[in-house]
Amino acid sequence: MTSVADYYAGKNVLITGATGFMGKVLVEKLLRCCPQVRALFLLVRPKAGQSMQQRVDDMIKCKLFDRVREDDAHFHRKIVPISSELTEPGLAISPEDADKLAACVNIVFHCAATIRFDEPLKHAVQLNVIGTQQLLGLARRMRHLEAFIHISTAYANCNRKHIDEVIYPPPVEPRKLIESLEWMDDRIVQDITPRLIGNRPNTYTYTKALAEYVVQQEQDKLNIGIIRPSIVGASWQEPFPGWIDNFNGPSGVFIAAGKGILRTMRANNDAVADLIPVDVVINLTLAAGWYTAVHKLVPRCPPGPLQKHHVMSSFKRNPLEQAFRRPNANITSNYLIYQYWILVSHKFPALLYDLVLRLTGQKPQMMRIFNRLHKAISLLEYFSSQDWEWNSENVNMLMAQLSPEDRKVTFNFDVRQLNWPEYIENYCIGTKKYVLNEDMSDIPAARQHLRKLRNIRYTFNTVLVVFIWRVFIARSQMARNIWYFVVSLCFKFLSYFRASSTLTN
Ligand SMILES: CCCCCCCCCCCCCCCCCC(=O)SCCNC(=O)CCNC(=O)[C@H](O)C(C)(C)COP(=O)(O)OP(=O)(O)OC[C@H]1O[C@@H](n2cnc3c(N)ncnc32)[C@H](O)[C@@H]1OP(=O)(O)O
Ligand SMILES: NC(=O)C1=CN([C@@H]2O[C@H](COP(=O)(O)OP(=O)(O)OC[C@H]3O[C@@H](n4cnc5c(N)ncnc54)[C@H](OP(=O)(O)O)[C@@H]3O)[C@@H](O)[C@H]2O)C=CC1
Repeated sequence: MTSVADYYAGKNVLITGATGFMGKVLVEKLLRCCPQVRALFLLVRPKAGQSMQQRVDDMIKCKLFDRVREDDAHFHRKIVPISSELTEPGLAISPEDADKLAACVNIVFHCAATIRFDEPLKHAVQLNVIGTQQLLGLARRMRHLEAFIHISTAYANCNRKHIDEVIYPPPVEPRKLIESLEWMDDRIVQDITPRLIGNRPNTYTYTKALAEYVVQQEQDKLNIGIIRPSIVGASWQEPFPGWIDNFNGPSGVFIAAGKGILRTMRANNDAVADLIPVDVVINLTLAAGWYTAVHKLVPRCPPGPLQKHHVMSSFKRNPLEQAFRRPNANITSNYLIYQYWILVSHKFPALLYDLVLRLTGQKPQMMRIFNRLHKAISLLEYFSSQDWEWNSENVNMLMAQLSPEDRKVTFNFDVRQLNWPEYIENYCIGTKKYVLNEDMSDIPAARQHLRKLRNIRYTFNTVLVVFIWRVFIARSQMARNIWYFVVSLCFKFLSYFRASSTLTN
């Protein structure tokens, strides 16, 4: 049995989406744990005034690559950036680069995609479907290709309740959709998008389902592997715990909750989301690359439950700086209760805060932040308030194929060993350190700030009670009667419990 690292020795690997969250972790892991890999060809586009070379240079300077740097200061020599825009004809790769890739690439990892839930259909199809088709076209030219690994999502078939590790028939024949979109005006496409995506929640899951089908069409010509991760979160162990670099999915929710902005969300109360650490997904992906070179595979990453109380307690121990309120979120599956909390815990404090800003001559901003937050959580709601049953037989089979060293250490993707409270703690600290760039030495000041917020809340509540008392109780006989009735009822209950506890003692 060869080890996974042995398989990658001397191999030329092509990666799309290498500048993204998962792509970066994939590049790092390959360089660190498969040191004999020959070259990594990264398809990167110039962006925001930076050339592709500058972008790659910036990427490898980031903290994520510290461990690789320690092992080999010249690791960058193995990285070969190739200029490419996946939405352009021929992927906008120069003919010389295309010929070079066709001559030497052994494994392709296709990570690039638009993962926005509000992406216009035309653009999502252009990148997620046509981009994938074009990459497959290039792969067919690769004379030494051993495996093509496509990163899909566990939610590509989220319109089903039970999802097996198979490719389901597509919602529409991709070729027909692409032909229609070519002549359709953007406004018409926007109008018909809800009809087209049907019972899927967004263009992302719809186009990822089409991409899976497009990949499957090549299965007679290429060795295809498809990976379906659920919601990918911060790293568990590698290269260090808690690494995360974006606001997507749960990370944005965590940060908004840690800052005390998000106080309610609609979700299943027990297991609110299927979370999987990014290093686990990447270990599985690399193992699947090795295995697919010989067999075909559709594994899905086994997720774990995300529980809200770990998030809250973690942010109370390691608070974020300048929180708006103390972290405390109310997760509910009930629509009316949710609307109540939105009003009381989001809109009312935002209005109050904006009023204070106006009175002190500053620009109001809180209501605008909450409107954006509400848009974001409404898009995530579909995923946080439902359950799916997933089959993971291929994942278990793949695990059994690994050598004991790979299975337990180097390419471990067994999440049963994961300690969830510890993982969530590291995740929350990771959002603080790596997404918000906050200093851990500021934690005492952040705690002090939370204490100040708690005192403000107590003062506010006391003033509110006194105000209500003055306005209603002191002025109306009926309110007074109700008040005395409630107080005497509470008193009776208290006396009863005191008496019964004395009896039992
Ligand atoms: C509370 C307890 C715990 C309970 C836990 C419950 C958790 C449930 C979580 C459920 C998650 C479900 C995920 C489903 C996953 C499907 C998995 C996948 O396959 S695929 C993967 C899943 N795919 C996704 O997750 C994608 C989902 N995201 C989207 O689709 C869009 O971001 C959007 C539509 C939500 C907002 O669009 P838009 O309003 O246009 O905003 P932009 O995005 O353009 O960002 C503008 C700027 O704001 C910045 N920023 C962002 N957030 C925050 C924040 N929270 N704060 C501060 N800042 C934030 C951002 O960096 C940017 O800065 P800059 O670059 O301009 O400087
Ligand atoms: N994150 C998650 O929770 C999950 C992700 N997935 C899948 O994993 C894969 C990676 O996701 P993730 O890393 O989170 O996504 P990111 O958004 O972080 O990265 C997307 C990558 O795709 C590249 N890209 C986007 N558009 C183009 C384009 N037109 N031409 C060339 N490259 C482009 C981006 O490059 P650039 O830097 O230039 O923008 C970036 O490198 C995706 O296929 C996604 O569907 C699946 C399940 C969950």
